[in-house]
Amino acid sequence: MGDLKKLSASEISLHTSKDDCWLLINGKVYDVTKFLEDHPGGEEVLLHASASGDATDAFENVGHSTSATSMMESYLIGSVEGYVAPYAATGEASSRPTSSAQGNKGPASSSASFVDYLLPVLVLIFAFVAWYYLTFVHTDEKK
Ligand code: HEM
Repeated sequence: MGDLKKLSASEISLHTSKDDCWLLINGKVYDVTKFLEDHPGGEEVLLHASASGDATDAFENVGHSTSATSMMESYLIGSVEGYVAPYAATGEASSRPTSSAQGNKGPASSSASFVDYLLPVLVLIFAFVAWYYLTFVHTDEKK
Protein backbone atom coordinates (compact mmCIF):
# COMPACT_ATOMS: atom_id res chain seq x y z
CA MET A 1 0.00 0.00 0.00
CA GLY A 2 1.85 3.08 -1.13
CA ASP A 3 0.60 6.49 -0.27
CA LEU A 4 -3.06 6.65 0.49
CA LYS A 5 -5.40 9.11 -1.12
CA LYS A 6 -6.37 11.92 1.25
CA LEU A 7 -10.12 12.20 1.42
CA SER A 8 -12.28 14.78 3.10
CA ALA A 9 -15.21 13.97 5.39
CA SER A 10 -17.62 15.61 2.95
CA GLU A 11 -16.30 13.48 0.09
CA ILE A 12 -16.75 10.32 2.17
CA SER A 13 -20.32 11.26 3.05
CA LEU A 14 -21.23 11.04 -0.65
CA HIS A 15 -20.66 7.27 -0.71
CA THR A 16 -23.27 5.67 1.51
CA SER A 17 -25.44 3.74 -0.94
CA LYS A 18 -25.67 0.08 -1.94
CA ASP A 19 -23.97 0.81 -5.26
CA ASP A 20 -21.25 2.91 -3.73
CA CYS A 21 -20.44 2.36 -0.09
CA TRP A 22 -17.41 3.66 1.79
CA LEU A 23 -16.59 3.09 5.44
CA LEU A 24 -14.47 5.32 7.67
CA ILE A 25 -12.71 3.23 10.32
CA ASN A 26 -9.88 4.61 12.47
CA GLY A 27 -9.14 7.36 10.01
CA LYS A 28 -8.93 5.04 7.01
CA VAL A 29 -11.42 4.79 4.20
CA TYR A 30 -12.60 1.45 2.81
CA ASP A 31 -14.64 0.92 -0.32
CA VAL A 32 -16.82 -2.02 0.70
CA THR A 33 -19.28 -1.83 -2.22
CA LYS A 34 -18.24 -5.25 -3.53
CA PHE A 35 -18.10 -6.70 -0.02
CA LEU A 36 -21.64 -5.73 1.03
CA GLU A 37 -23.24 -9.01 -0.02
CA ASP A 38 -20.44 -11.14 1.40
CA HIS A 39 -20.19 -9.49 4.78
CA PRO A 40 -21.03 -12.12 7.45
CA GLY A 41 -22.76 -9.44 9.52
CA GLY A 42 -25.01 -8.46 6.61
CA GLU A 43 -25.09 -5.48 4.29
CA GLU A 44 -27.56 -3.45 6.32
CA VAL A 45 -25.10 -2.89 9.17
CA LEU A 46 -22.44 -1.74 6.74
CA LEU A 47 -24.80 0.70 5.01
CA HIS A 48 -25.91 2.01 8.37
CA ALA A 49 -22.33 2.40 9.61
CA SER A 50 -21.45 4.14 6.36
CA ALA A 51 -24.33 6.60 6.71
CA SER A 52 -23.42 7.34 10.32
CA GLY A 53 -20.25 9.06 9.13
CA ASP A 54 -17.73 7.18 11.26
CA ALA A 55 -17.88 3.37 11.43
CA THR A 56 -15.04 3.00 13.95
CA ASP A 57 -17.20 2.39 17.03
CA ALA A 58 -19.59 0.07 15.21
CA PHE A 59 -16.70 -1.95 13.82
CA GLU A 60 -14.88 -2.25 17.13
CA ASN A 61 -17.97 -3.00 19.21
CA VAL A 62 -18.49 -6.18 17.21
CA GLY A 63 -15.04 -7.47 18.16
CA HIS A 64 -14.04 -8.52 14.67
CA SER A 65 -11.48 -11.31 14.29
CA THR A 66 -7.94 -10.72 13.08
CA SER A 67 -8.86 -12.33 9.78
CA ALA A 68 -11.60 -9.70 9.40
CA THR A 69 -9.06 -6.98 10.12
CA SER A 70 -6.64 -8.32 7.54
CA MET A 71 -9.47 -8.58 5.00
CA MET A 72 -9.98 -4.85 5.36
CA GLU A 73 -6.65 -4.12 3.70
CA SER A 74 -8.00 -5.19 0.32
CA TYR A 75 -10.76 -2.58 0.51
CA LEU A 76 -8.56 0.28 1.66
CA ILE A 77 -8.74 3.24 -0.71
CA GLY A 78 -7.55 6.21 1.33
CA SER A 79 -7.34 8.05 4.60
CA VAL A 80 -9.13 11.05 5.95
CA GLU A 81 -7.62 14.48 6.41
CA GLY A 82 -7.39 15.76 9.99
CA TYR A 83 -9.06 12.71 11.49
CA VAL A 84 -10.15 12.92 15.12
CA ALA A 85 -11.05 9.58 16.65
CA PRO A 86 -14.54 9.30 18.16
CA TYR A 87 -14.81 9.27 21.97
CA ALA A 88 -15.22 5.52 22.53
CA ALA A 89 -12.32 4.64 20.28
CA THR A 90 -9.76 7.05 21.68
CA GLY A 91 -8.26 4.93 24.46
CA GLU A 92 -7.66 1.63 22.79
CA ALA A 93 -7.57 2.14 19.03
CA SER A 94 -4.20 0.60 18.29
CA SER A 95 -3.96 1.92 14.78
CA ARG A 96 -4.60 5.56 15.45
CA PRO A 97 -3.46 7.58 12.49
CA THR A 98 -0.68 9.59 14.03
CA SER A 99 1.67 9.27 11.06
CA SER A 100 0.49 12.30 9.14
CA ALA A 101 -1.03 13.97 12.17
CA GLN A 102 -0.91 17.71 12.33
CA GLY A 103 -1.03 18.55 16.06
CA ASN A 104 -3.85 16.22 16.97
CA LYS A 105 -6.32 17.70 19.39
CA GLY A 106 -6.48 15.31 22.33
CA PRO A 107 -9.63 13.55 23.49
CA ALA A 108 -10.89 16.69 25.20
CA SER A 109 -14.45 16.33 26.38
CA SER A 110 -15.19 18.06 29.66
CA SER A 111 -18.85 17.05 29.68
CA ALA A 112 -17.97 13.35 29.47
CA SER A 113 -15.57 13.53 32.41
CA PHE A 114 -18.19 15.44 34.40
CA VAL A 115 -20.61 12.53 33.94
CA ASP A 116 -17.79 10.11 34.68
CA TYR A 117 -17.29 11.62 38.13
CA LEU A 118 -20.84 12.60 38.97
CA LEU A 119 -22.42 9.22 38.28
CA PRO A 120 -20.33 7.19 40.79
CA VAL A 121 -20.93 9.89 43.42
CA LEU A 122 -24.69 9.73 42.86
CA VAL A 123 -24.61 5.93 43.06
CA LEU A 124 -22.72 6.14 46.37
CA ILE A 125 -25.19 8.64 47.80
CA PHE A 126 -28.07 6.44 46.72
CA ALA A 127 -26.42 3.37 48.27
CA PHE A 128 -25.87 5.23 51.54
CA VAL A 129 -29.45 6.46 51.72
CA ALA A 130 -30.75 2.96 50.96
CA TRP A 131 -28.49 1.46 53.62
CA TYR A 132 -29.53 4.11 56.16
CA TYR A 133 -33.20 3.55 55.45
CA LEU A 134 -32.99 -0.24 55.67
CA THR A 135 -30.80 -0.21 58.77
CA PHE A 136 -32.55 2.43 60.86
CA VAL A 137 -35.86 3.70 59.51
CA HIS A 138 -37.19 0.39 58.23
CA THR A 139 -36.25 -1.60 61.36
CA ASP A 140 -37.68 1.11 63.62
CA GLU A 141 -41.05 0.78 61.93
CA LYS A 142 -41.24 -2.89 62.88
CA LYS A 143 -40.84 -2.18 66.56
C1 HEM B 1 -14.18 -3.34 5.92
C2 HEM B 1 -14.90 -3.51 7.02
C3 HEM B 1 -15.38 -4.85 7.53
C4 HEM B 1 -14.93 -6.11 7.30
C5 HEM B 1 -13.77 -6.55 6.39
C6 HEM B 1 -15.77 -7.02 8.07
C7 HEM B 1 -15.63 -8.38 8.09
C8 HEM B 1 -16.32 -9.23 8.90
C9 HEM B 1 -16.07 -10.65 9.06
C10 HEM B 1 -14.97 -11.44 8.32
C11 HEM B 1 -16.97 -11.13 9.95
C12 HEM B 1 -17.08 -12.59 10.47
C13 HEM B 1 -16.66 -12.67 11.91
C14 HEM B 1 -15.21 -12.28 12.12
O1 HEM B 1 -14.33 -12.81 11.43
O2 HEM B 1 -14.96 -11.38 12.97
C15 HEM B 1 -17.82 -10.04 10.36
C16 HEM B 1 -18.86 -10.13 11.24
C17 HEM B 1 -19.66 -9.08 11.62
N1 HEM B 1 -19.54 -7.78 11.26
FE1 HEM B 1 -18.11 -7.03 10.01
N2 HEM B 1 -16.70 -6.29 8.77
C18 HEM B 1 -16.49 -4.97 8.47
C19 HEM B 1 -17.20 -3.89 8.96
C20 HEM B 1 -18.27 -3.99 9.84
C21 HEM B 1 -19.00 -2.85 10.35
C22 HEM B 1 -18.71 -1.38 10.07
C23 HEM B 1 -19.99 -3.35 11.13
C24 HEM B 1 -20.99 -2.48 11.82
C25 HEM B 1 -21.78 -2.80 12.78
C26 HEM B 1 -19.88 -4.79 11.12
C27 HEM B 1 -20.72 -5.69 11.78
C28 HEM B 1 -20.53 -7.04 11.86
C29 HEM B 1 -21.36 -7.94 12.65
C30 HEM B 1 -22.59 -7.54 13.47
C31 HEM B 1 -20.81 -9.20 12.52
C32 HEM B 1 -21.27 -10.46 13.25
C33 HEM B 1 -22.01 -11.40 12.41
C34 HEM B 1 -22.37 -12.62 13.26
O3 HEM B 1 -21.53 -13.10 14.03
O4 HEM B 1 -23.49 -13.06 13.12
N3 HEM B 1 -18.83 -5.15 10.31
N4 HEM B 1 -17.41 -8.88 9.71
